[in-house]
Amino acid sequence: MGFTRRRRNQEVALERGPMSLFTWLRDSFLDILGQLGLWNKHAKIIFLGLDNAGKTTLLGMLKDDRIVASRPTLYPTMEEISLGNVVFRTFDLGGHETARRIWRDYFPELNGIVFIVDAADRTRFLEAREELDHLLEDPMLSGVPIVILGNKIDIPIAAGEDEFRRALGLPYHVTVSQADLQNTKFFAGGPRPVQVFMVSVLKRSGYGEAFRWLAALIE
Ligand SMILES: Nc1nc2c(ncn2[C@@H]2O[C@H](COP(=O)(O)OP(=O)(O)OP(=O)(O)O)[C@@H](O)[C@H]2O)c(=O)[nH]1
Repeated sequence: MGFTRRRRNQEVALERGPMSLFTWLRDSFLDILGQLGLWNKHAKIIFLGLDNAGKTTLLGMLKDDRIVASRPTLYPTMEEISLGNVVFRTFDLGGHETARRIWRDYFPELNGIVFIVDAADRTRFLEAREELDHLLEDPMLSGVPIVILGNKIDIPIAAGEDEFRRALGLPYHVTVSQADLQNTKFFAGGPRPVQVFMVSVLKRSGYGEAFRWLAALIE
């Protein structure tokens, strides 16, 4: 549902009173989660990436104007929103040892990681790759699906998918397509659930597909 239509529905709900407002809030949650393929899921998903990658912008795109992202005072580098039964949290990586310790605390109950990289900033590809390698090597994460977003492809100089995959060390054969997920053999000891999506969070392009890929792996 577009922003304008959602805003109009919000105004109608406010005019009609509390029950109508409740219905609008519920439908609005379901609408956003439906677009992401997550409407019937219980999940904890974290957004990781270097500073400036686009994590906060993505979180902002997922909430609508009525949902406020919270910044727990104990964890100033973390933001979170809850939509229905799905919690999204963001954490910065790179040079923030404290942040790394904090997000590691969430590993045991985690259903998915969205790792965001600025595809237009080649100067930080190596740093991003090192952080990603830490995640891929972590035994606690071996079963956790990882979505890698090559963000900011609206910027003309941004890397294309081939270059991006090479820079991050993610050739096509080590990642898992949506078609692979339909194949039951995948779940019986198949390849690691990792996939790359080239997106522009700012233009709202590409990340819906990425979340639907992730949702297919969450019960
Ligand atoms: N061109 C373009 N800019 C984007 C896109 N996504 C985010 N940005 C911009 O990139 C900058 C950083 O975005 P944030 O969402 O603050 O990045 P972050 O990962 O949360 O970074 P920190 O808050 O530093 O941890 C902002 O100026 C955004 O507007 C995109 O898809 N395209």
